[in-house]
Amino acid sequence: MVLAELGGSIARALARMSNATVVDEKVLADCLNEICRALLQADVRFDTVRDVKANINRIVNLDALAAGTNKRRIIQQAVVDELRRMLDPGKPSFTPSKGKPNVVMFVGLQGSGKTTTCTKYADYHRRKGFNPALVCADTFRAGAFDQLKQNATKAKIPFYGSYTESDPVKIAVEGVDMFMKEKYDLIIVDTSGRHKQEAALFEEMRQVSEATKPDLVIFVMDGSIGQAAFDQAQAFKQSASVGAVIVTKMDGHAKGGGALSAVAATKSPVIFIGTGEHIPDFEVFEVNPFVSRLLGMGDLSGLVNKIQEFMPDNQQMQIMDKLGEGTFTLRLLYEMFQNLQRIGPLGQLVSMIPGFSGQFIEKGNEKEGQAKIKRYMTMMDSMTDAELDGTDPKLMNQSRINRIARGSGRRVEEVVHMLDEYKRIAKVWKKLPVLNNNRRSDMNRDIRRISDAIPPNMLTQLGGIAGLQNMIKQMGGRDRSR
Ligand SMILES: Nc1nc2c(ncn2[C@@H]2O[C@H](COP(=O)(O)OP(=O)(O)OP(=O)(O)O)[C@@H](O)[C@H]2O)c(=O)[nH]1
Repeated sequence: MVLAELGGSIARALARMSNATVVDEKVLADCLNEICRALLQADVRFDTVRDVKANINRIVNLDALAAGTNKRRIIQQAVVDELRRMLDPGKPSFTPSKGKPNVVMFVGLQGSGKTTTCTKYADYHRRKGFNPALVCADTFRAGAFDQLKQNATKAKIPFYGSYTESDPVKIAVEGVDMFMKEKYDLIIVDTSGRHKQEAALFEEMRQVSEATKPDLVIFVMDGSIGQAAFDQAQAFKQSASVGAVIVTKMDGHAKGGGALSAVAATKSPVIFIGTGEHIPDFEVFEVNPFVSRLLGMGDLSGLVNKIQEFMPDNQQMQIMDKLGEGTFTLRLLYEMFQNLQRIGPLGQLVSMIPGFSGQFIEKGNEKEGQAKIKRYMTMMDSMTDAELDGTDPKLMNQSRINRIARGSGRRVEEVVHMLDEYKRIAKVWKKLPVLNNNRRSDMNRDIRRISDAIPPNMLTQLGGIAGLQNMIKQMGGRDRSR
């Protein structure tokens, strides 16, 4: 079962429980059994699943709950908390800081995705303002340097390596020294892998580590091994002072849930997950937002980070304002789709929007997801302003739905389905806190928003931005954040 499916199954089990007229022991037991089945299918260890179930049962003692308590909410919260606990090793990892040289060494078995991940890690930090460089100390696999060179060139990241030198320690030291002198602040050392855990691999790792004195050793592990992750992570942790783990190949893999929970059980912090072969297929792993996204509850802070990473400055404010508005209209959904298409990778971003789960656009099915968004947008193109901006659920009557279907060339059922999806998402948004810290609600911003919204000829008639400013001042411009 892929992770998006796992999230979908758990969310469905919770929804079914929420829709029951009375929440009694049977409803709770059915809900928990469904959740446990989904976890087992995602290859989570039996012991872990059993503990999750026992803990939820302990927290949610229906008999002891006072009359009038919201049992549904207590059950939902207990499930979310248990999923978080299952994935949380409770230990933060070292994070590189700017303004000083940071050396990070990557270790892992052959084929785990180590070399690809080094480049993803470098690229991620460059977007955060670091100056990264790559050193290829993998002398075991012929072609390793070529691969790193290719990846680094594609990502435009400086690299160091040798076709002739066979001593990985010598290359690692030369590369680190060179980049230190050149004032790079994040020096990433890629080391050799082996087909299996063996003494020679661990000895080489130890030597490279001793010579380069890394601030952090990252163990890269293939997520498709599922529960076996526990033993592998444990072995690497004991043999090299591994400070963090990156789990790769989490894209649509059946065993991803098992790998993540198994690594967490070794008390090693997972810091990123790899979700595809390409450089942007890389996500920060933080337990709370991850669980929220898994269950379709979104990850607003992750979304805001992505917007800041990928979107030009002059467009950031506009989308942040919209996100902070609180009322989720169809127009907002439309604009979000428009903006997200520009800043991709779409699957990752969509799941950060509250109300969407990873199933909306599944990894590997981006084309289908894109087509779905396009279909939604075509239907919305056939709506009137009142429909796009409306908040009255009764507005969308049958004749309007028929008209939208005719106008967009889609079937009536498709329009109904899209509106149902929208209502579901809007319901989630209603419960969200407003993004106050991202709202710089001053008069200038209000002015910009109004000037964006009115037709250009009207703005000219008002005397441009200055005229608009004057007019608002006369009307007593307000600051909505106070
Ligand atoms: N689907 C998917 N493939 C990945 C991911 N990360 C890496 N890969 C692929 O996995 C394969 C192995 O990756 P490498 O980076 O060569 O692995 P490595 O661990 O450096 O291998 P050695 O250098 O031999 O030790 C390549 O085909 C990568 O494109 C991921 O997150 N998802």
